[in-house]
Amino acid sequence: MSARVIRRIERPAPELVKAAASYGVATLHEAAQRRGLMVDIHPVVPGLHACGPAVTSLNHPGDNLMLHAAVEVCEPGDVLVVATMSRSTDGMFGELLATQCRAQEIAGVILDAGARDRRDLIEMKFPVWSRAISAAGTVKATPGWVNVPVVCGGATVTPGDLVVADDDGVTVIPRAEVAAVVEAARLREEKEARNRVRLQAGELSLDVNNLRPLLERLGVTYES
Ligand SMILES: O=C([O-])CC(=O)C(=O)O
Ligand SMILES: [Mg+2]
Repeated sequence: MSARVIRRIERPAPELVKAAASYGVATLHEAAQRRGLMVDIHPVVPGLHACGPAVTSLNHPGDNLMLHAAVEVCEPGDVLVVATMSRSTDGMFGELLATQCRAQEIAGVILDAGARDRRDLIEMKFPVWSRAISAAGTVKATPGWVNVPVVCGGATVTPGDLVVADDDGVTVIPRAEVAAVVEAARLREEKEARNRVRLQAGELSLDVNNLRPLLERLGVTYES
């Protein structure tokens, strides 16, 4: 498929996005049976959370032209996922793009590349996650794609998948699985709440998680 911008994508139902937003990345990643976690993508600004449908941008390394093109097709609440065709850590996103993204009400930006202007991004409290921090500039010269499936942090992101990011990292949930993953996350948090009460009361995780029989089965012996 030649270089192009695809404007129309299917998104998860807004109620599902809202429901998923009440859970952290660790819970949702576990609830998805440990799939979808991006590797080596970290928060640029700590303490923030983003949850929204993915708009994807596939860029030539060292060139952020298609990132600029992708901002136009984002709707309020979307998460912009920026991939490159080969490995790159150049600072292709900074304070000016963040200013534009905030005005467009984009929920967050995930870069399999570098971000820069970190001090400004922190002051703005703009939610951005990246592989690197780098002052290295990028050009705007090479055609690419907006809203095609991409690989970001080792995870496949199809436009309209749900992307969730917080201090623990970034995970992606396929659009068709969001309802099931949200329900699994709810059950998981209920179980954790029950366990938390027992741990606060002084019980050990060995008992709460029924690990003693496992230790025995695995042949672990105790020495006094
Ligand atoms: O201009 C760029 O290419 C990236 C940047 O520093 C900004 O968005 O402020
Ligand atoms: Mg800048």
